[in-house]
Amino acid sequence: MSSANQHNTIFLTPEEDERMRKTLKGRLQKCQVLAGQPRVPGDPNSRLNQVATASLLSDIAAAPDPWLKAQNGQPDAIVAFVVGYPYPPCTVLLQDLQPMDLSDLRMDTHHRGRVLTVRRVTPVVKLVAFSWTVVQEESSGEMERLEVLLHKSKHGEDILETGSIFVVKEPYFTLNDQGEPTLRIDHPSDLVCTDFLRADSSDFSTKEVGDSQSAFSATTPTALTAKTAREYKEDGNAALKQQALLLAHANYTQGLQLVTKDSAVKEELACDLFRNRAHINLVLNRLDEAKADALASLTGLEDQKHKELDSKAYFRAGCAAHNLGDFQEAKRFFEEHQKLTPGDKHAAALLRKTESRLKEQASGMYDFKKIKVSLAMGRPRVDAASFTLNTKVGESPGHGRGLFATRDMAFGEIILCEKPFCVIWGSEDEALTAMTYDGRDDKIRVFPAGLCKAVVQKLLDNPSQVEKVMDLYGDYSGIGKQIIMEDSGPVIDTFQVYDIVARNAFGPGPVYTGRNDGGEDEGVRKASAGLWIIASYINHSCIPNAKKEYMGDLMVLRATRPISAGEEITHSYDKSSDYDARNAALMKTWGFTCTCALCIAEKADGPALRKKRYELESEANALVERDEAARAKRLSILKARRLDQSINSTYDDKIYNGLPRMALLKIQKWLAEATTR
Ligand SMILES: C[S@@+](CC[C@H](N)C(=O)[O-])C[C@H]1O[C@@H](n2cnc3c(N)ncnc32)[C@H](O)[C@@H]1O
Repeated sequence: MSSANQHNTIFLTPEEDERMRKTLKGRLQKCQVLAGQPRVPGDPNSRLNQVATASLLSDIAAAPDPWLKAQNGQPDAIVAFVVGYPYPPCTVLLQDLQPMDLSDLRMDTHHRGRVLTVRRVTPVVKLVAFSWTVVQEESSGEMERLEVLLHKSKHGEDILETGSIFVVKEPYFTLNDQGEPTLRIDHPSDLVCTDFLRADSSDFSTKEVGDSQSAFSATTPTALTAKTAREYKEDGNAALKQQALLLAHANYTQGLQLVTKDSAVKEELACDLFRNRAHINLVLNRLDEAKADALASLTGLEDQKHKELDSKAYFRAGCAAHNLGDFQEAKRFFEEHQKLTPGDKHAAALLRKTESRLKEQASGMYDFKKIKVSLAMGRPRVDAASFTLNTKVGESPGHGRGLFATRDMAFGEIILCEKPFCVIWGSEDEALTAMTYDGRDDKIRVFPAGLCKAVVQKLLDNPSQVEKVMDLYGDYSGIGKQIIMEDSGPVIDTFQVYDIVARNAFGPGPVYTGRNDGGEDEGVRKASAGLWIIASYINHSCIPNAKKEYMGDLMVLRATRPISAGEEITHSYDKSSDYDARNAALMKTWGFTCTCALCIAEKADGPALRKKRYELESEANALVERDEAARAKRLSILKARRLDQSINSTYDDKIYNGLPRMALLKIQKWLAEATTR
């Protein structure tokens, strides 16, 4: 993520970093020692009691963490978790997996090719970074702990709470961060709930935890009475009225399975179910299915009633296409919508909006005033299209892929305007900044965990988007970018998303109603972060030719000097003027050492000269901070001039010919202001 959010808001002293690393690393080391050893069954009652007392235990995520301090010196709560060693999700179909028992489990082992069926027997303990519960195997009555990491909820509902009978694909049995043995779910597709419509999970809240029998009976699913497709539709409508969106979706889906099996009743009822599910899907942002459902619901009948229903379907398909950024298709659907209900003013307005997006996409001309008005009205996600025609992705020798100019561009010209694939603002409930310990390089990082969760959710809901996101750069390539579909949706490798977010996310800064260059967020736990796909291909240079700013969630990239067609576009991932700090940050966050002309020159200066320059620059910066340029006294100006000269003398004119002298930037700006007033 951009330096503004990665390094400036949280400070760890070397001792704090070491202590945290030791604790988090401890689990990975214990796991290595225990790997392959048979599981030792725990005492069932103590497991159940653990749940009851869980709320009393200190959740590392819930309590103010003495390890970390916010910038203002106040302790702030922050989540810390171990990323561990990446492993791929199960890609084998359920029917091809061999059943196993809890007694077959081995410590710190991925049980490839196997599947475990368990029943949840306690309420779910919901913490910030994970949820856990106790599950029981029916045949033996044995119990075990089951934990879902980070991606623990679906549209706001905790996955473990959506049912009681779970199938764990290729179970991973390991130790959790507190050293307890647990079944651990990292990839949402590795956990399948088989009784979503049957289990009434609210039962748990009324039962005493601690008595295994009562807890067990609480989960017994009520016998499934055979419902008709029409009844599923009615139940779906009732669930929708109560805003139980996932339940409504499940009911319509069940209904559709019945009608598609029984073609005699298909027509009218199937169309209703598809149309209703399209609405739910739109609300849930499941845009691929919303569009497909809306189109499947079309009757094509000519009477007024059916024309209105089909118009509604086209409206839903148009909204889905618009929100997916497919404006050409959205235009087509809104035109059909308008044809069927010509007097509908709403339809005409939607069509005009889509036409504006198509113009932006083709020309890069935006009505920035209008965008500012919409921001002022509190809408941080602006309705705008991406403009990418000035750029193309290509190979950048030594830097992987990069973004290149397709035509000459003048200073200040817009190179790229891009809407994000996903952005989470610091002010939103989903925002979550975490400290992660990565076993692969033994480093602690500040990580936009809320963004990572949102990206995974969006991909699970919209398979059409998987390839372009999974093609982004990350050290761990996981299952690759080709989509693997299962009955319940695409398989998403969460470790792959973690790496992609870590290496490609930017911090757009707090939302405000004008140009924003990605400045500081307030607070530690909730920094804004987003993923812009095309901008993710832009490599770093300390002497860049482009600068990004944000209008809400629209990234606007402008040329900071003339750019020729074919030239690589670069921006600065870290603007620190201190060579050592800049390269340490580039290595920690982005995994590379910069070899641009400026870095080569500064490196060649050697540590002693860099130290001297840094000390002079710090003195100059202190003066800039202390004395306002507009009111500067003669003495300050004299001192500033002396510092300017001293810093300048640390640069060799021949070596730095044509290169920026970074340590001079602030003091020279101050001097220019102080002497021209
Ligand atoms: C946001 S991605 C940029 C696109 C990436 N090069 C690709 O192939 O998709 C960031 C990653 O690109 C590479 N990178 C960017 N700028 C670089 C530079 N100046 N030198 C070397 N590697 C660079 C690093 O691996 C970094 O983690």
